[in-house]
Amino acid sequence: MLHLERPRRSVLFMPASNGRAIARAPSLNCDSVILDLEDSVASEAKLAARGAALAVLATGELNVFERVVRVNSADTAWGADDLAALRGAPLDAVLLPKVDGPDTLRAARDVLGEGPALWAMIETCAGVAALRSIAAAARETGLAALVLGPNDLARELRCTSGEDRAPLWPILTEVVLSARLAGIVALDGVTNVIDDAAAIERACAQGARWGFDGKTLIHPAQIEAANGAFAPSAEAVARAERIVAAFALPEHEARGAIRVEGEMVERLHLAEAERLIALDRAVQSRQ
Ligand SMILES: CC(C)(COP(=O)(O)OP(=O)(O)OC[C@H]1O[C@@H](n2cnc3c(N)ncnc32)[C@H](O)[C@@H]1OP(=O)(O)O)[C@@H](O)C(=O)NCCC(=O)NCCSC(=O)C[C@H](O)C(=O)O
Ligand SMILES: [Mg+2]
Repeated sequence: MLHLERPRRSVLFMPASNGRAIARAPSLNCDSVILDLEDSVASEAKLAARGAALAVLATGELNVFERVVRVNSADTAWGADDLAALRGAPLDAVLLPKVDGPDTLRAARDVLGEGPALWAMIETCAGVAALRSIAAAARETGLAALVLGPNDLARELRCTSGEDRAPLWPILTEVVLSARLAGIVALDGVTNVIDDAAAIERACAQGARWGFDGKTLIHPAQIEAANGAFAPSAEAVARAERIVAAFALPEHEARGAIRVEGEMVERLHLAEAERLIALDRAVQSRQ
């Protein structure tokens, strides 16, 4: 399954216009990088940022990461040219902002041709309303991930998200649910806090609890918290291994439910245990 192929615990945005941030990237311990051409880049820097993104991709310096570029949306002056410039570029995925429906994915696929996966930002009211149809177009369009955009969403909803993000809870669930239905990845949105390590840890833990596969980040100071929260703990892996071992016993071969350490465990728990072990192996090999 796609989310087992590689960990996406920490997915770091960097403005493609920020040469110092990009130069720092190879020393960072995140799983994926997103070179941003959209909201973190001022209008007058858009063309230079596009050129800088293509140039650093061509060097191969970012090949240790999953490489993603976030383009401007199709209704801006830059969106169409961003996509055209990325056709054939050495990258893993193109992140489309403000996806409102599956037609946005189809149009991007037409321009990009075969090649990079598509990732879709869910950050508009229309996008939330169309989530199921966006996810349902995953196979047809090569959509591989849904990415929450909490800043744009809060603005459109006119809600005050707050640290617990209570107004967004139904949407967090809906994003994860839609991703699971389509068998694709769900990435939590950014947390804007940079200097409060405890708050960053709480935000990462909340995203992991909600079922997201990883989190998008805006600063290197957020990477370790995300790597910790979205990887299975040593304790969870050890228990998963005990569940696998218990089901492997000859006397349990024909059993659907068994007792492990005083609890009922069914084959659905075995499947989850195997997923955790595979994710742990992927994380270990990444490290
Ligand atoms: C948020 C920042 C503007 C903060 O910048 P600054 O105060 O200058 O950072 P520091 O001084 O703490 O930087 C220390 C060094 O770390 C490097 N750095 C900083 N950020 C990054 C990064 N993202 N990737 C790589 N390296 C980074 C600095 O260059 C410093 O190193 P050096 O230069 O060698 O001294 C800034 O962190 C930033 O721009 N972050 C990314 C912003 C971004 O990409 N935003 C777009 C994605 S979020 C979004 O769009 C939300 C979504 O769409 C929604 O709707 O919710
Ligand atoms: Mg946004």
